[in-house]
Amino acid sequence: MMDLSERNERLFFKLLIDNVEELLPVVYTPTVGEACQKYGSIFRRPHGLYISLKERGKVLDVLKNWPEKNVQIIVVTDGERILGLGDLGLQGMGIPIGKLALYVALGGLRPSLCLPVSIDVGTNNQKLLDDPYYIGLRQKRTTGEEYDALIHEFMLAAKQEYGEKVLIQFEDFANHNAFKLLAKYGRTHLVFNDDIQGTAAVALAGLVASLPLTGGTLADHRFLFLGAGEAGTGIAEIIATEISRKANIPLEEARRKIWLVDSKGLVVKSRWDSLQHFKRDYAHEHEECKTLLSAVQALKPTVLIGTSGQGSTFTKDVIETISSFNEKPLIFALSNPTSQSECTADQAYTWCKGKCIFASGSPFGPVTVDGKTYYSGQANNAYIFPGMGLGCIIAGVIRIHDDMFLKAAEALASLVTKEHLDKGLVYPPFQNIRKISAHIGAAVAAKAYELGLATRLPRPDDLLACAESCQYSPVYRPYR
Ligand SMILES: O=C([O-])CC(=O)C(=O)O
Ligand SMILES: [Mg+2]
Repeated sequence: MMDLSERNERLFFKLLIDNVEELLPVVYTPTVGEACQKYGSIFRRPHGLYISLKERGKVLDVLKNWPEKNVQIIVVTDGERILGLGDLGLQGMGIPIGKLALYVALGGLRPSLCLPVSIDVGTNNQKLLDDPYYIGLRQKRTTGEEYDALIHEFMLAAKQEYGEKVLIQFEDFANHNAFKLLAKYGRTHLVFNDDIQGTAAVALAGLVASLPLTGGTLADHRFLFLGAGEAGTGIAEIIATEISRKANIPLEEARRKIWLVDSKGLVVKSRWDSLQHFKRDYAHEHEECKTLLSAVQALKPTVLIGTSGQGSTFTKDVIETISSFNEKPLIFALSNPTSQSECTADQAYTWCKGKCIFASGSPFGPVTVDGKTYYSGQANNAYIFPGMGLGCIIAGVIRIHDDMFLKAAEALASLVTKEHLDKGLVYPPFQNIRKISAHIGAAVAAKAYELGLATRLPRPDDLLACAESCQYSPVYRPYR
């Protein structure tokens, strides 16, 4: 696929669009994870822009080396937390490349607008440092002032070179930098963090879409997360916001329906002093539970969400326990790639005897248990970010607001039909993703206009038609 994209970009995108369900797992999770792990030995051509510590003071010049001048979307990583695979250093470049291929194929953005960036501040992955084919700097990760200064230079240079409306997507940064960068640049740049906000929106969409199957409202659910990092706390916060608005209760009260388990056990008040700031809103009064199983037994959640980056952590005991007190437990194993999924679709459906509603971050095919076939949706931020980018571009958005992610989630949930639900699917199939992205783009753009964050005036009357008409199609021009 990489060879094809080099030789004939239009054909690459045509093939991807026409065979999206088959090829998504190649260009994206799970194969992209393996590609990053082996990136040094399979490297042929750059495909994106590499910015290293050595280029401090010259980042703008480096950007000017990129052949396209009208860049509107940048996906940037520093490679420290690539999917659930950990620190892959500069080889994390596969992720921005994969994500941007989806901006084009799933969202309909022009390839020339897209810039993948990998920032090289070293790696703490000793295996890579010892690997003769490693493509990055052979040093431990720099942190603190030197790190901040390089990122800051990049952020300023991107805005200077491509203007105020270049959308910068932070991807697969480690927790400590992810929250910091989002807070730091959210007010001065058009930025979002896909792992915090994109994943949150896609999870919320699946939960909202599943309500006709479980009955009741979101506020009637009790949520337990394994994993309290970017994805876990991002999803928790969007759920709490949605519940607080829909049930008209204070955010604090909505948050109390949500519990997190991290590597040390249940996040509770008594752990407050040692908790990272992003977990503290979910540190409720409860005795300590050291394991996920004991937390499931104690809290009796209706929804179990895995965002731990740790494979095989939803064990048989855990799944059997949650299905012992739920008619239809919701089980979302969101970690990527497949090897890091908290459980497989097969395990979930087998262990709960077909009772659960299952979705996962990486794709699983249909599963047959006791002669009955079960399907599972792919709860992946790939449903959200391409539409988010499309919406930003058609409306000339200058800042991202959390409400735009809420709208994106609602738009996605609204496209789940009875036919999908009858199959146990809480997401629409990827086959229709370009239409889905156009709907999300229109919803995002509408919200941006409402919030005064859209600069393209006058506002198009029909934003959906506008989004669809702007989508890139990889067709050949007729020659005579
Ligand atoms: O890339 C994906 O498949 C979803 C994602 O952002 C992650 O797992 O970090
Ligand atoms: Mg990611």
